[in-house]
Amino acid sequence: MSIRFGIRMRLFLAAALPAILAILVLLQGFLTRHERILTETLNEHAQGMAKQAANAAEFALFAGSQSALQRLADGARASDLHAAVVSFWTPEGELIVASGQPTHGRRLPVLEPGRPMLVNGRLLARVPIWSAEWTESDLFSAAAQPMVSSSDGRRLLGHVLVELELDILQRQRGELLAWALVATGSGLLFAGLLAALIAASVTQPLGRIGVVVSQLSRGVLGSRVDTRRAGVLRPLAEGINTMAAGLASNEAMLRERVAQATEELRQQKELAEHKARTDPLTGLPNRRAFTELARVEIERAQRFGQPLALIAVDLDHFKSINDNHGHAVGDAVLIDFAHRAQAQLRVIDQLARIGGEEFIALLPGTDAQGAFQVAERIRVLLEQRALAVPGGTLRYTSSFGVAEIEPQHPGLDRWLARADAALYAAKRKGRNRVELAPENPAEPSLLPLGQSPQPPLA
Ligand SMILES: Nc1nc2c(ncn2[C@@H]2O[C@H](COP(=O)(O)OP(=O)(O)OP(=O)(O)O)[C@@H](O)[C@H]2O)c(=O)[nH]1
Repeated sequence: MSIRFGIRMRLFLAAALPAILAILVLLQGFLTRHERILTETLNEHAQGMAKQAANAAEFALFAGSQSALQRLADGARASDLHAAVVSFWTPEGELIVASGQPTHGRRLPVLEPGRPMLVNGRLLARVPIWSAEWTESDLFSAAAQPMVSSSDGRRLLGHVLVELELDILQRQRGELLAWALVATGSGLLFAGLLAALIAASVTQPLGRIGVVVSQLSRGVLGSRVDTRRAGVLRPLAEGINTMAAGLASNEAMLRERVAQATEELRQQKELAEHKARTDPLTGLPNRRAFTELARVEIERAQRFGQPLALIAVDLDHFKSINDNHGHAVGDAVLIDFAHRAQAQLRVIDQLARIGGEEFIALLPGTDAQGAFQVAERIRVLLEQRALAVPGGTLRYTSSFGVAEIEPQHPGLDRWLARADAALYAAKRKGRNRVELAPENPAEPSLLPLGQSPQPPLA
């Protein structure tokens, strides 16, 4: 089973573990050293006490005064709080007197002189007692052969054994342990707090940076990290802010470009639509645009019960104008017609060029008679006014076919066919005329617009 730690816990452990280990090692070292010093101090204390008693007991032993030895033992024991037993022994190791209950009963324990030992919770120190001044070498030779005289003739009078209760050691140990535990606990607590602070100093700014980065990724490009609260991650926060500013400015630039491109596309589309619906020579709506306009006007007329008429126009002998004066003059004639006819129409009327020299005028709210008058007005105007062309002037005429929409047959094709029929009637009757389509023709010639048969020339 694998345990996954978050970044906060990892940082905490990274900061806390070395500190905890250091504290524990220091504690171990401190306890060991203190224990050693305490033991050495007690050893010296026991050794010193035994030596003092040995010096004091030399005469009493020499004199063989048991009572004096007893007083000495009692006195020595009473003078030290921790002395449990002070006892004197013969050179052969037999107990002479004891103040307190010796640990080993009546047998002198085998101890290395000068080296106290821990026995049954007591610290035992034995010192030999010589008849005269003794030296350190005497002390050791007596330990090796306790019942013999020393080389310089001094005589071993006996031994003193001091037993110290180790409650002081235990108590001090307890106190030390308690103190060490408090110190260690405080140290660990402090190390933990410090590690938590270190972890928080990284994870909190990281959290704030994470929020901003997630907002940036959702497109909130105005989002910024508060660098004053970024702590140790301030350089990272500043970097992210710089990046966000760059993204925001790039996005603004991109938006501007997209808006520009969209506007250009819209204009191009508008232009394309305009071109698709406009005759480039005269600027008038073309056949396609006319068809749409006519359908709308048919709907409107039907809905409001208003009359609607159209005038189909075809310039007379236009081919000969082209042939005699050239194509440019022919174009000028077409443009001139557009201007003149337009000038005779209302604003709501629509003039369209639907073929070479074919035009249609759509007249909403106008009946057949009204349209006839308009057509006649245009016809007369063309007939009367000459057009200035290179090298002189030119007169041209036009034929007109007028038809009003039939409420009972509102179809565009049928309506156009009726107007065409009237137009070609005008052609047949000699051109430069306006003809009205019959109101209810039994069989209207339903030829599509622009495909009418050539009327015979008069
Ligand atoms: N200059 C010019 N001529 C055009 C244009 N479109 C068509 N035409 C010409 O217009 C002429 C039409 O000739 P026709 O259809 O015979 O008609 P018309 O000569 O007017 O004869 P009628 O209609 O019977 O009086 C053709 O010669 C076409 O080439 C144009 O945009 N400019």
